[in-house]
Amino acid sequence: MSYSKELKVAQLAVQRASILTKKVFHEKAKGTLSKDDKSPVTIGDFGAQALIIAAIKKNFPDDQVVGEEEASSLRDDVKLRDQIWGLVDGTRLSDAEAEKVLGGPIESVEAMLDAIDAGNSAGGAKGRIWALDPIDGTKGFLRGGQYAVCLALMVDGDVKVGVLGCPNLPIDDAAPLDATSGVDQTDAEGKGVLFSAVYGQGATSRPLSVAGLAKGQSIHMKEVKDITQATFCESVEAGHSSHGDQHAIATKLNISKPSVRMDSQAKYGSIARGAGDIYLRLPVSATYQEKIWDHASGDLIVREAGGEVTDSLGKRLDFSIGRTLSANKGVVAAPKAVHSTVLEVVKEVLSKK
Ligand SMILES: Nc1ncnc2c1ncn2[C@@H]1O[C@H](COP(=O)(O)OS(=O)(=O)O)[C@@H](OP(=O)(O)O)[C@H]1O
Ligand SMILES: [Mg+2]
Repeated sequence: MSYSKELKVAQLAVQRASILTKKVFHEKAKGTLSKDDKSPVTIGDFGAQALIIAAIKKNFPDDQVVGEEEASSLRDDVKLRDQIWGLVDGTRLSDAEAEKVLGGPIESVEAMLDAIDAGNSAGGAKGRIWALDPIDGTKGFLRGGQYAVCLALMVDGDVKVGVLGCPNLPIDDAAPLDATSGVDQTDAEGKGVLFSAVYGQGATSRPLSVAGLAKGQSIHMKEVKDITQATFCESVEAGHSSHGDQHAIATKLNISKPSVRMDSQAKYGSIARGAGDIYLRLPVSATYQEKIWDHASGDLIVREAGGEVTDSLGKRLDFSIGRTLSANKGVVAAPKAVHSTVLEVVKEVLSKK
């Protein structure tokens, strides 16, 4: 299977949804950043999920979708619903041909709610199932830092197509990582990148703002000649992965550079294009199960760029079980040649806890 139509639809759908999230940020989040207002995330999440699922259903009506959101709360909240509808209805790709590929705009408020609700698949090992995170890295989104619009197609439990829209990452694959995290990136020039991968066909990046279907350029993980010089990425949120364990692992590997903290699957994209080397995500909670939509696109993009992605025990991430990665604990992503070295140290550090 070449999955060329799936790739095209996924790229354009992510592109269109990314435009919506940027609008939400500028209309809503920018003014509320200092307050603890989560409404921009709600609006952006629902709106982006509606736009993406509508495009999937118009092109592949029999496919299922595992989406993070469901619309029941929206059906009773007319004000919020209309606010979201205004954004969804007003967000088109500038390229009319590309918009046609997506099946055009959503027809009505009801169709929008139905599209959101169609993200209710339980996942599993059979058939064609899309995993969707409309705004991954919600904290990053609110901070004006890194977030990602994530869409992946799984066939019989294996990821075959993965797309990540990262509106606040630099377009330039060679841009240094440390300049991209932390502060407000939203109005900076040269930002917005779309990562894609198809199983067996490699990984690419291209500007997120490019109209239509420009071909991307190939991306590859950087060769790590000396692991002590490697750059590792981790979550900003200490509640999402263990900064302490990750620091201990880096120390044991004699890595001297400080970690690069970044929200969302932008971490996977960043190491896939060689801007960083290693992504460590070690569990803080013994009971938390990672969600498939937080990893499916990134897992494929890194592997297609020459990387290896496993959990902290060395098992491949298993997307075939349901909505969560219930058979895995943590994530260790690194270039193939050094992955086993990193994994050994991960196991050593975790065994001493
Ligand atoms: N306890 C715990 N452990 C591990 N992971 C968790 C946990 N709680 C939440 N999450 C998920 O982490 C997703 C984002 O991870 P990041 O590392 O990018 O952090 S951040 O949320 O962007 O700050 C985040 O995705 P979003 O909700 O889309 O931001 C969550 O699904
Ligand atoms: Mg997420």
